[in-house]
Order: sequence, then C-alpha cells, then structure tokens
Amino acid sequence: MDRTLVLVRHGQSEWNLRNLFTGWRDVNLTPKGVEEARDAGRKLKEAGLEFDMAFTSTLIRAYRTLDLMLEEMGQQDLTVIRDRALNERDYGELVGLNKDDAAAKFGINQVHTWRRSYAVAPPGGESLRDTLARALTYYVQNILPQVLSGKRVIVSAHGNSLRALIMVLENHDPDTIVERQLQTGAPLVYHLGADARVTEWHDLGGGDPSPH
Ligand SMILES: O=C(O)[C@H](O)COP(=O)(O)O
Repeated sequence: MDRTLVLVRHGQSEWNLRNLFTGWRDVNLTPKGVEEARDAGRKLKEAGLEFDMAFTSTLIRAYRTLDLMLEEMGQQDLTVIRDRALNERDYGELVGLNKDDAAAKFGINQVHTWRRSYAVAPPGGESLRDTLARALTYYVQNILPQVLSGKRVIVSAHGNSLRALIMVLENHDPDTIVERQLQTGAPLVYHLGADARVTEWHDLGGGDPSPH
C-alpha cells in the first residue's frame, strides 16, 4: 500500500523578506513566495505525485501556498482541511521584531535558543515542545489515520509546526532538532510503513532557509 505524506513549508512571506518574527501574524506571500509555491507544485507533478487529501493551517501564507501548488498540479478540487493546530509557533513578545535586531539586543545565543531549541519558549510564546503538543496531537488524530488508510496526503504549514512533526518522522531528539531547518517551498516526501514509521524520505528542494 502507498502511504505517502508530503510536508511543505510555505513560500517566502512578506515578513520572511523583512526578517521579522512572524508567528501567528497573518502575513501574505511575496511574489517570490508565490513563485516558490508554484515551483513546489511543478516539482511534485514532475515527481509523479498526486494527492487524495490536503491539510493546512488557518494562516494565508500556508493555505495560499497549498492552493498554488494544487493549481500547478491540476488538483484544485482536492479536499482541503484547515486547522489552527498546524499554525506557526506563537512567537509571543518577539512578533514584529527584526531577527538581527533581536540578536543584537538579547544576544545571538539566546535568540538561537528561542528559535531552534526544543524546550525553551520565547517570552510570552510557545516552545517547540508546546507547538509539538498541539501539532502532533492533530497529526496523530487527523492526518496519520488518512495516510495509514492509503490516502496520499499533503500538508502545507510552517517552519516550526512542521519541525514538530519532523521531530517524530525523522526521529530527532531535543539535541538534533536544533540543527533541522526547513527551506521555504521545499516539498519533503515521506513514505510510511504500516507501523507509521518512515521507511524512506527525500527533499525535493526549494527556496531559502530561515536566516540565522
Ligand atoms: O514565525 C517566523 O518568524 C518564521 O516563520 C519562522 O521563524 P524561525 O526561522 O525563527 O523558525
């Protein structure tokens, strides 16, 4: 049985371009982000992939990326479920700050810890562990059963809500997840066994990694 799961981080957003902490702020894609999303759709089509179902967040940068990919694939009629469990990590008091300015103010190591560690939350926001608690619960209850039933599923979401799922899919621990970054618009293709473990995965490549 084909148990395929594709994860895609949205294309470049207006606040990715401006290097601002975004979190739950609902910013749109840039023209480059639109192109990255279309490009991801073309790559998926070239790879011979088709989907039976799609999941995305309630934030426009993710669901618009999904729409653009599906348009490129000729799959606009696909069933799409939007849920805020897949939204980006809440960046709390950092939202709207420039990432380099924050590093100058709070120190590079502190900001890196807020952005990439598993357990440390930014002030007033969510740690990756907090994000994982909601995103992984949603995955186990809503996405995984579809994949295990043989549906080919695509998920369009965010750097950190996807890192939370990837922590389990790629078997990372709190130390190794620190180094795992996602490029915008790069489809990650996972094949799962009947026990829900990943048997094989590859990265079709894409846009920019988050700036450090
Ligand atoms: O919310 C944000 O600012 C970005 O989407 C992801 O930020 P990060 O690169 O700090 O994970």
